[in-house]
Amino acid sequence: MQHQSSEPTVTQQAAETLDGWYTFHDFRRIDWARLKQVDASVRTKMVQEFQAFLGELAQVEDQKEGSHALYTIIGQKADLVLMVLRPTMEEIQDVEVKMQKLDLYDYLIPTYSYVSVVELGTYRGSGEGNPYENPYVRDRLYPILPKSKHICFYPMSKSRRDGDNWYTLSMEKRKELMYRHGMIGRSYAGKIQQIIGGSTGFDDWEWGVTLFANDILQFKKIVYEMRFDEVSAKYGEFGEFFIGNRLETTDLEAHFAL
Ligand code: VOV
Repeated sequence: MQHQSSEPTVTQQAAETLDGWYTFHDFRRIDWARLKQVDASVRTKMVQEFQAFLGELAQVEDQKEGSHALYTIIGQKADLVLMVLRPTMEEIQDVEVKMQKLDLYDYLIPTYSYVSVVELGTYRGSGEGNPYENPYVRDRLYPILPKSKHICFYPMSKSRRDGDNWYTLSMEKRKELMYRHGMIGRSYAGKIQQIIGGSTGFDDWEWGVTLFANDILQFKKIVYEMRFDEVSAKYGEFGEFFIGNRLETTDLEAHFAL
């Protein structure tokens, strides 16, 4: 049969994305049983080496060449997450390799990881001129992560089920739905800061959602409210949720003390 010529139709239109820093979430479980076997002075040394490594990451952040955040994770899925943002995947891997060479990491067992790139959609347009030169867009694409008390991370995709296939909706319809999503999101201004990482082709889900808040209850409120919004109610598919508390570098010795 002759192949039909494929003039793009409205339904085939992909939304253009603006892509910023590459993003890596590294989740670890602390192997307390093995750590308890380690001499206190050796444990202190390992923690100090980890603190020095975080100090190097802080220098990169001070120069606005990347960002990172360390949080504990509540529950059994993990004990810690280190989130790292860098301009290239090579730099992301560099951090990953350095981190794995630290002595403490012999006792931090990987439980989950996520790779994505900070993404802004252009459903609302991308403004005048080159968006990558717009200071507002640049702040969103290359964000210095907030020092909020809490983090919430989960991966998600948009459904491709028959009848509820996001990818066969017209651009017009997706714009309308994303507008409503954005309106709900905006009602959380000042309470929640979101970083959306696009991960189609990079990881198992299509987006990694990272939320930051000082009031942990706001995570439950926004996720619940969005469940009733058509984008999430009909098209949202979700992976595992992780929530945690900020872990300051200066509190690490106390955290690992027995
Ligand atoms: C702090 C709240 C907040 C705000 C203000 C906000 C706003 C916006 C806007 C304006 C836009 C569209 C960008 C454009 O194109 O103009 C988006 C885009 C996106 N969002 Fe969002 N979102 C928030 C928060 C927020 C949450 C809590 C979730 C998880 C959904 C849930 O059910 O658990 C989410 C998901 C997404 C995703 C996956 C995308 C990309 C979808 C795509 O198909 O491309 N998001 N988001």
